Amino acid sequence: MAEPAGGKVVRWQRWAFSNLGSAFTNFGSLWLILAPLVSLIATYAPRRLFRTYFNLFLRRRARRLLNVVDPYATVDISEPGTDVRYSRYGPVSDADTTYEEAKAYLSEKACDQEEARALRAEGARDGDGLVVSIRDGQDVADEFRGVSLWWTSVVGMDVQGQRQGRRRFLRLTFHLRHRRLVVDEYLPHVRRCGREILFSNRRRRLYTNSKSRDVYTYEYKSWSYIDFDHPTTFDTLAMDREKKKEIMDDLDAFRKNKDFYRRTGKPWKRGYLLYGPPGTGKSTMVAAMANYLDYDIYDVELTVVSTNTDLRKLLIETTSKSIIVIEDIDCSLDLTGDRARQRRRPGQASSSSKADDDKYYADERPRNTVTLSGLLNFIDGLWSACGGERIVVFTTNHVDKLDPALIRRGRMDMHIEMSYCGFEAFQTLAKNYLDIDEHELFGVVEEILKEVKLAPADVAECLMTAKRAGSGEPTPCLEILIDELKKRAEEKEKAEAEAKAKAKAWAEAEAKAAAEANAAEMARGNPR
Ligand SMILES: Nc1ncnc2c1ncn2[C@@H]1O[C@H](COP(=O)(O)OP(=O)(O)OP(=O)(O)O)[C@@H](O)[C@H]1O
Ligand SMILES: [Mg+2]
Repeated sequence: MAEPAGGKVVRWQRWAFSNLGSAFTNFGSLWLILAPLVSLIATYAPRRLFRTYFNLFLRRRARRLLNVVDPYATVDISEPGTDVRYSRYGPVSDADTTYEEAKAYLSEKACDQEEARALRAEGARDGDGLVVSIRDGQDVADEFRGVSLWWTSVVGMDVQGQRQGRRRFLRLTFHLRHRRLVVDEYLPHVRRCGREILFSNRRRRLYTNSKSRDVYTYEYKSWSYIDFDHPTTFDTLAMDREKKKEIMDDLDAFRKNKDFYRRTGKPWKRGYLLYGPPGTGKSTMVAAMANYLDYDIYDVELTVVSTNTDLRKLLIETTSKSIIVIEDIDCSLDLTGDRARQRRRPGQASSSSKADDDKYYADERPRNTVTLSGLLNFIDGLWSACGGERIVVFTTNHVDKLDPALIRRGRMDMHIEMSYCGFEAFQTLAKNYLDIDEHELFGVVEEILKEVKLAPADVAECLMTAKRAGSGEPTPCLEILIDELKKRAEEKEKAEAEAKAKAKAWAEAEAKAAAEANAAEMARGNPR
């Protein structure tokens, strides 16, 4: 009788099971013999030998097998521990900032991706903003140079030294073959972008050096600060358009040329000297620069700095991406010929008189001991190159009074004259205050400004008065402004004439006194 087709299969199955059964039975008996042997080796064989064998042989094979099944690798970036102190950019100075940077990077990615639905939001450490991050288990995909990568947030056990604890990790998953790309290029890219995001999200600060103590540590702080929220921009800064553009281009070139500075061996910093009469916008320019570059400002009050060492300490404690400004540098220190006097010791120079020497000793006991060379080191010394991306600005009303060494090109790279209000500067002010670009009365204002030297601060004040009196309407406002400018011009002319007359009278009186003293000496028989 013919056997049914299904019968063959069943028989084959039975045969297979009986053989498999015997195979398992055989393996079982083999294992019975081998198991005590393996455990004996594991117990008594030298541990190092066993481990080496395992690492070299078994693990490699296991890993190869695993790579076929799961070709993905992961990198974990762990959240900083509770013992880490934070600054507004994340963990302070020497602590690892990678987690904060990666989190900031993913915050942007998560906000842009529709698939990322489970997000967390927490208040930014600095300012009113929020930092959005991915919730545990939520994936965020990313692409870098055509390679796909995935981020997720996980909580797991972390062991550090003796301590164990649960920590949050940002886990990056990628294909094994992109390992080099990820480590060499992608992760540094993540850090760089994250740092930039943290930087742009921060509130900017205006620092000043003070002698105050920290409220928590009770230590002397070098700098104290307030939030910097100055409204001035280059758009509202009244000055010659071409000059303004030149300055903005220079700032752009500075900001973008990190590699150029490195290649040429120059520290990444730039000095600007702003000089001009009062009210021409020197301080306003510093604010515009800071807003343009998105930098913090360190306003150095030199008169409260006691020594060169203190000055250096201040410098060290500034951060990069900042403007260090010393206002009215001519008033802050006696820098006029200071160096010449320091070089010329009493009695050395043939021309030095006793009176000069007395003056020297008197000046040798200054209230503070910050010297010109200390200041030069501050701007140009080795320490000044640390940190990079810094701008130094000096402002002065009397550029001719400064030691040439202080403002030579290379130290103060760009000398910017802030001058009296010209027509182009007026146009900017008119736009700021009256919101007009053109008007038929502009011609009259232009003629007045050609005739008389008025600082932008004066013109701005006239505009404020005119705006109030003219209820903001352009024509009456400009008419009032013209009257006001004429009045100011007359006042200024009168004041200048008076000052000139006073100076002349003073010079005459001095000359007369000298002539009289000379005559008296002659009468005594001591001709000079
Ligand atoms: N160029 C300008 N553009 C716009 N506003 C200006 C300009 N110059 C002066 N002002 C206005 O005048 C005020 C005083 O200007 P600022 O303090 O910048 O002058 P300064 O040159 O620093 O004077 P000082 O030499 O006395 O320190 C500013 O608050 C601003 O409103
Ligand atoms: Mg000023």
